[in-house]
Amino acid sequence: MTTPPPLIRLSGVTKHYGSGASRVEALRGVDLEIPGGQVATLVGKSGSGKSTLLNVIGCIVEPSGGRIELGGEVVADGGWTLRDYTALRLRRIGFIFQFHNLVPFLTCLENIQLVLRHAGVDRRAGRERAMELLEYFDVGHRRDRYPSEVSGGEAQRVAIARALANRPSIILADEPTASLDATRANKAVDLLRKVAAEQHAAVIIVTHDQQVMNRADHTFMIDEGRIHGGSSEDLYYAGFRSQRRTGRAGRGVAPGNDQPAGGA
Ligand SMILES: Nc1ncnc2c1ncn2[C@@H]1O[C@H](COP(=O)(O)OP(=O)(O)OP(=O)(O)O)[C@@H](O)[C@H]1O
Repeated sequence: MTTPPPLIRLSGVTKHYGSGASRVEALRGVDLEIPGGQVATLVGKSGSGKSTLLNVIGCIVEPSGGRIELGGEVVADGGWTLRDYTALRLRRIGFIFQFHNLVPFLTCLENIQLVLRHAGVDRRAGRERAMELLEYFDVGHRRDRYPSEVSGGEAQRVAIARALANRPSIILADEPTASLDATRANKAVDLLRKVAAEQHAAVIIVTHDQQVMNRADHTFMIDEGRIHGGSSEDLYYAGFRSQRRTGRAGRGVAPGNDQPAGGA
């Protein structure tokens, strides 16, 4: 039996911004594999390339070089390869941002329905799905309120529900718990873990939060556009902790892979 390809696979991905003296090398040959059902965290200091990496995986920013496969489909190979990235994002990718980014003049329910309507889901099925998600995230009772009329934690849960509305197989979260207290942050990550397991989705969370890292299957570290990564056991316990103690990045092998998860 052949093993299915990882849901997210990057080989030698580069990204630069600008040219000449103002050229910035944001990603310098990133190799990364995340299988379905797994939650990975991505850590790194400011300007190390975390958002750029999420944005190239999410097909928001075109890479300068290298190859990206999502669910076995080549979406970039020395630049973008497809014609319609909007459809790809709607079909396959859920984005969660640091601040909820809900549309302020739509209710919580309508925010989710809007995404489903864009994806071509009919009104009745869209309402049912949106309600189901709001209940799942424990904010069903807030459905008719506007984002400004709910708490920060509730708004972020609605935003997570919205990101998951199309049952994406790839979930990309850029500091999603930064505006939540510790209890709510842990709950949000536990929900993402549950979704990853139930939907066989691959989740990447950019975070600075140790508690969030503790709940991940892998922690990858990015430093000046290069990935150092591995499993919780190999990298996090051995490398990342020693990195915190000694200032050096750790290395490791992701579970299920027999190659180092990242090359430098
Ligand atoms: N649109 C852009 N134009 C030019 N340079 C950019 C652009 N976006 C990012 N950069 C640069 O690319 C590098 C990586 O930026 P990126 O935003 O990916 O880092 P980050 O790790 O997400 O940082 P932070 O934690 O501060 O958000 C930085 O040097 C940044 O200044």
